[in-house]
Amino acid sequence: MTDANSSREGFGSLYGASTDEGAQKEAFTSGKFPVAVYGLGKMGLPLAAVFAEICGNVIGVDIDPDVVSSLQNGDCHIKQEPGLGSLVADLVNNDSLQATTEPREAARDASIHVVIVPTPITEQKEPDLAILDTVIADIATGLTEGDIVLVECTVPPKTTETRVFERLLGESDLNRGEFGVAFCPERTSSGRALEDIRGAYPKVVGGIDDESTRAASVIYDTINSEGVLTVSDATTAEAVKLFEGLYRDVNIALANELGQFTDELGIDVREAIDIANTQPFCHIHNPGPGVGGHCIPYYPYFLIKPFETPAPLLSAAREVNDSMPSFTVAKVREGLESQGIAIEDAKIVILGLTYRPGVKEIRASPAISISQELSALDAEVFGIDPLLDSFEEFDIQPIEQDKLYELSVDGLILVTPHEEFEQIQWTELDDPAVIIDGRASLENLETDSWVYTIGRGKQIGKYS
Ligand SMILES: NC(=O)C1=CN([C@@H]2O[C@H](COP(=O)(O)OP(=O)(O)OC[C@H]3O[C@@H](n4cnc5c(N)ncnc54)[C@H](O)[C@@H]3O)[C@@H](O)[C@H]2O)C=CC1
Ligand SMILES: CC(=O)N[C@@H]1[C@@H](OP(=O)(O)OP(=O)(O)OC[C@H]2O[C@@H](n3ccc(=O)[nH]c3=O)[C@H](O)[C@@H]2O)O[C@H](C(=O)O)[C@@H](O)[C@@H]1O
Repeated sequence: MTDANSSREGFGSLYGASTDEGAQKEAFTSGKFPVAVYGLGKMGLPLAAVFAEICGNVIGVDIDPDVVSSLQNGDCHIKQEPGLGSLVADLVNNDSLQATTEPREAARDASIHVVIVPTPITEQKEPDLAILDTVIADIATGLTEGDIVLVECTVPPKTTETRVFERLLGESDLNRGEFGVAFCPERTSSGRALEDIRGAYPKVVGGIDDESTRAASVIYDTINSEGVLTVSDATTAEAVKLFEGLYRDVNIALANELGQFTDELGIDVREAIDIANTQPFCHIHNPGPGVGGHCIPYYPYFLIKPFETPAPLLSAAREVNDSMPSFTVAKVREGLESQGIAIEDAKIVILGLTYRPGVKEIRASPAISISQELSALDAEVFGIDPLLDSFEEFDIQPIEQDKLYELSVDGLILVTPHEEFEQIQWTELDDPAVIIDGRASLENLETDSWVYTIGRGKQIGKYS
């Protein structure tokens, strides 16, 4: 990576640039503004790769030495992103992308700082911005006039203007107007990150001042083929990102609540939802065994906790979604008891432990609480997940998928339908007494088990 000073010769800076935007874009794509990307995870690595393929001058920063050393060897530790492995190999090979565990060195040499580190919640459901604070403190040590900091990790509204900009002002030797800060949310879904980052939809940009918005727009307009949506300020941009996630959590809760009516109404609620959604203004989501990941179940607390304004709907939606693992366990128990099997005598296998198919992420995964509740009821619980190689968060005995045929279980719960499960030869399995299909993905199953599909209801005998 050529450092900021040597690469800026004769061009100056992006934030506060006096040249025309064409020249700025040209300077950016020719690597005159070295980029540091802080956080090389599911989002950060694809993002660093797209920046590197555009500007050829990126240093990725991660605290995990294994992440950094694999990257330095041209390997890609994020396996479920189409095209990312070969892109990373090429970019490392042609020196467009490097990696380091030294954030302050990277900050010194960069003039564009992209922050995409974890922003989880605490046990008390408070936003936990400690990692962000650390990274901002590191950037402050290397911030120079004309730099711009682009915050992409999801944060509570007002974070960029206060916690980020004010700390950079306080901890660097720069003044207001000498560097830029903008919130430019990552709106991507794992599994399609490169496609999304390159331009599945416009990039939202909101700066702490107009010049920050402008400079950030020059960058993302160059990266994203769908262009940029600029908003009034950083807080508005933070709200855009949060509202997308809150919309999803509330609507999944609606689907989960409606899905529980299936028994009393004696209908397939999923059928009713599908037909209701033919109305162009109706977008009811899908019922399921719970809402996982470190985004959708966390984001409501970015509004509920830091602010005074009441948010009863957001809290109620969290309650509904968090109740779905227990609903799932109750259905297993109901099925077993209908077959004369006490849950404390039952062997149960959970298929799919990550929070959604194809993504190696277990934070807030419904399978965690389902496994814990079943074990608390003294059931013997097994778990299968082709993406995972460690299972300590789950109260299960992990088994390989091909061992399923040797296991005679009383209950089988499909929580997360990984595509690998399509290889299961169901006719070769000892029919479990009870099957819970959490995601309505076991279509056309020839079985005499007691089958319950969340949102569809129970089916005894042939299940299709
Ligand atoms: N995963 C997703 O689908 C999306 C995530 N986001 C947001 O992006 C942010 C990052 O999420 P993911 O990439 O999924 O997280 P991740 O957990 O996959 O990766 C985070 C990476 O940051 C590294 N890290 C932790 N502390 C660090 C530090 N002090 N300095 C440098 N690196 C550090 C970790 O070692 C890890 O490699 C979060 O704020 C999340 O809300 C936004 C949109 C989509
Ligand atoms: C508004 C929106 O769709 N946000 C996306 C979301 O992606 P994420 O990877 O969290 O997956 P997701 O599809 O929202 O699923 C989250 C959880 O909710 C469950 N889920 C999802 C949809 C549904 O109808 N029913 C349901 O139960 C999933 O099984 C999963 O456990 O959150 C991402 C994020 O912000 O991290 C965001 O970038 C993505 O665009």
